Amino acid sequence: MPDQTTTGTLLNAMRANPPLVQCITNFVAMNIAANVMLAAGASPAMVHAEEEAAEFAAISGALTINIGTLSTGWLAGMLSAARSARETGKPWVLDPVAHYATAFRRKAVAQLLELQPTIIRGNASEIIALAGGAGRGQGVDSRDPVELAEELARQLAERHECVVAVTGVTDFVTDGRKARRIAGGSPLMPQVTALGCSLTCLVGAFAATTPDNPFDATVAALAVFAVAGEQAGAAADGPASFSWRFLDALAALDAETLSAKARIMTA
Ligand SMILES: Nc1ncnc2c1ncn2[C@@H]1O[C@H](COP(=O)(O)OP(=O)(O)O)[C@@H](O)[C@H]1O
Ligand SMILES: Cc1ncsc1CCOP(=O)(O)O
Ligand SMILES: [Mg+2]
Repeated sequence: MPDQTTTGTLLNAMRANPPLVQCITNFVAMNIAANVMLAAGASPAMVHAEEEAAEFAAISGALTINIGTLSTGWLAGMLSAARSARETGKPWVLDPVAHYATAFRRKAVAQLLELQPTIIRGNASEIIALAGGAGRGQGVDSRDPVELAEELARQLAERHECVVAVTGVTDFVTDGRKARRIAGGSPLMPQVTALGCSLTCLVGAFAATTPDNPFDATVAALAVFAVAGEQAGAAADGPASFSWRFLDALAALDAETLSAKARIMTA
């Protein structure tokens, strides 16, 4: 099972050389995303100010940009960091949180897309809307099944020449040609805020580990969440205990267990 083996190999490689990842995320996600990254074995830095964002991107292994709590100042930092990542050949990941909700967000995402993200990671409603479909998202929450987003994700990946990941009950990853589904996780995951944002940061960590293979990097990050999420969910009493159990499961997850338990299917 090559996908499973690759996933475990990439987890070991990331931990052997923890990548510095510049995470421009949001006020809600900053703490949990940093803890998720540390538990998984990466080195996060939440750096968004316009004055330093580009300089920091140049010294990072990867950049992640999430528009969850957007403001004019943050957007300037995002644009200059993304430009710097492109110029220095670093992978960068876009998380278009609720981009359909307001004109400000729609315009920001259009500007960011022009800077050619390596990977886009969103929930089903976000990906449907980004591809031009009629998503039913409410604020930051998806109300669409992943299956409805799959064909649109393929089109989006082709149009922007990037990898697109759609998350939900069963995740979907495509580069426009090949595609995988990743099963696992827990229904408690969407009840804990900012886990999707945290996953976007982890996608960045794997992309830094294997910059020439953003598809495998994305599959690996999603598989880590799927396996750790399933383990935490099996023992949790609710969202609060899920949250700490998930961090513990991430930290305890080893490559052998990941490779054995990851459920990655060709789509
Ligand atoms: N009902 C579910 N069952 C299992 N895993 C889920 C479920 N909903 C979301 N997840 C997982 O939660 C993580 C965050 O995904 P998602 O909730 O789609 O993102 P967002 O928080 O951006 O809306 C992913 O790892 C995804 O696989
Ligand atoms: C609640 C909220 N509001 C603005 S950003 C944010 C967090 C969204 O996190 P996620 O996309 O991972 O559900
Ligand atoms: Mg999200």
